Amino acid sequence: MSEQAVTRAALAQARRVVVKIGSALLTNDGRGLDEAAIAGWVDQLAALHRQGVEVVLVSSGAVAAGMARLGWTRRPGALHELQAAAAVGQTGLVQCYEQHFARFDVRTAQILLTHDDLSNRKRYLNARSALRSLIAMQVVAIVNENDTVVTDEIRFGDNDTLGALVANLLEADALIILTDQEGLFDADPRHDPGARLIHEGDAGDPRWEQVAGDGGALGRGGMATKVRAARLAARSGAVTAIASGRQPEVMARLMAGERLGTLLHPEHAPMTARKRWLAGQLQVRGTLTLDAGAVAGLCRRGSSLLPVGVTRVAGQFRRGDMVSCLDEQGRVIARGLVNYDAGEAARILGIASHAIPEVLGYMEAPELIHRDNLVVL
Ligand SMILES: Nc1ncnc2c1ncn2[C@@H]1O[C@H](COP(=O)(O)OP(=O)(O)O)[C@@H](O)[C@H]1O
Ligand SMILES: N[C@@H](CCC(=O)OP(=O)(O)O)C(=O)O
Repeated sequence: MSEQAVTRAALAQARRVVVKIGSALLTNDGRGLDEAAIAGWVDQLAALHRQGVEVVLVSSGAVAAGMARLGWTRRPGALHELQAAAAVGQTGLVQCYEQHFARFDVRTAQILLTHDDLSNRKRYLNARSALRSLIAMQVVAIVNENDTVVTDEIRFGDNDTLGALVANLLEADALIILTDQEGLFDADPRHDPGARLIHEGDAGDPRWEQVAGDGGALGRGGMATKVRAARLAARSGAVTAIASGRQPEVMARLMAGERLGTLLHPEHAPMTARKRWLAGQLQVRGTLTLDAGAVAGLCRRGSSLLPVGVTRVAGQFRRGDMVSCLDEQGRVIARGLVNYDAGEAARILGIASHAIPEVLGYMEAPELIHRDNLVVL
C-alpha cells in the first residue's frame, strides 16, 4: 500500500472523531446562521453516530448569530460587545443543532470552555471526565469557547486550537476541520488563483506554516491556526483533515478514506497525557536560556533542567508557572513548570545544584524543571 493510502486508512479506521465547523462556513455571508447548511452537517454527523463513530462537535458561530439577532451588520471591535453578541448567539446556535439532531433522536449537550479550564489540571480532568461520560451516553457534545467570560489575554480566539485541544483531551483518532476552502493550498487561494491543494503531509512539517495565511472577514485564525491545530492534534496521535464543509457528504467520504481535502498526519509517537497537557498551555510567564549542553540533555537524553545549564532568566514567574526554554539562538525548544521564582532562578543560574542551599539558604529541588514537568517541542 502507498504511504497516502495508509494515511487515509487511518481516517477510515477512526472510532472517535472531533469535527470542527468554522465561522466562515456557518454564517450566511454574515447574515446569521446558515440553518440549511447546519441541517446538512447534522445529517452527516448523525449518520456517523449511527455507525458507532463517537463524534464530538466543536462549532463556532455564536458571535455571528448574536450579531444577526441584535441587528448588527459589522463585527464589533470592543470586547464587551463581542461577549454580549456571543451570549445572545450561543443559545440560537445550540438550539439550531439540538433541533436538527432531534430529527434523529440524538441527544446533544452544550460545553463551553475557556483556556483556564484546560490549563488548570483539576478543571482539565473534570472537563475530560464530563466529555467522556457524554460520549459513553451517546450524547453529542457541542463545544465552543465560553466567549462571554474570556478576555483577549486568555482566549483561544479561533476554534481550530480549541478543536485540537479537545481532540487531545479525548485522545480522539481524528480531527476534521471543515472550512470554506477545499483544504490547505500552497498559497491563499483568495489571493492566488494558481494555488494548488496539498493532499497529504506530516503535521509537523514547517513548510505548512509558511504557506498558511490568515482568515477572511468571518473566520478568526485562517489556515495558520488550522496548521497549528494539526500539529497539536498530532501530539495525541490524531490525524487532521482540513476540507470544505460545502463538499457533498464530506464527512462520510473522508471517513471512507477518499482523497479529499488535506490530511496531516502525526510524525512522532504520541506524547503522554500529562506532557500533552503541558504542551497545550498557552500562558508562558518567562524564559530560561540554555547552554548547548543543557539543550542536548533535554532534547537527546530527556534530562531534567539543572541550574548549571541556564545562562539567562527573563520574565516575572513564580514557582509552578510555565516557562519556555530557549537555545542560544533564541528558539523555543521546550516548556515546563519551574521549581523556583524568577528572582531565585536568577540567583542560582549557572551553579551546581549542590550549591543551591548555600546561595538561597534552602533547596526546593535540585533541578529548575523536573523532566516529568518538561515537554520538548
Ligand atoms: N494556504 C492557504 N490555503 C487555504 N486557505 C487559506 C490559506 N491561507 C489562508 N487561507 C484562508 O483561510 C480561510 C479559512 O480560515 P477562516 O476564515 O479562519 O475560516 P474558519 O472560520 O472556517 O476557521 C480561507 O477562506 C482562506 O482564504
Ligand atoms: N467562539 C467564536 C468562534 C471563533 C471563530 O470564529 O473561530 P473560527 O471558526 O476558527 O474562525 C464564536 O462562536 O463566535
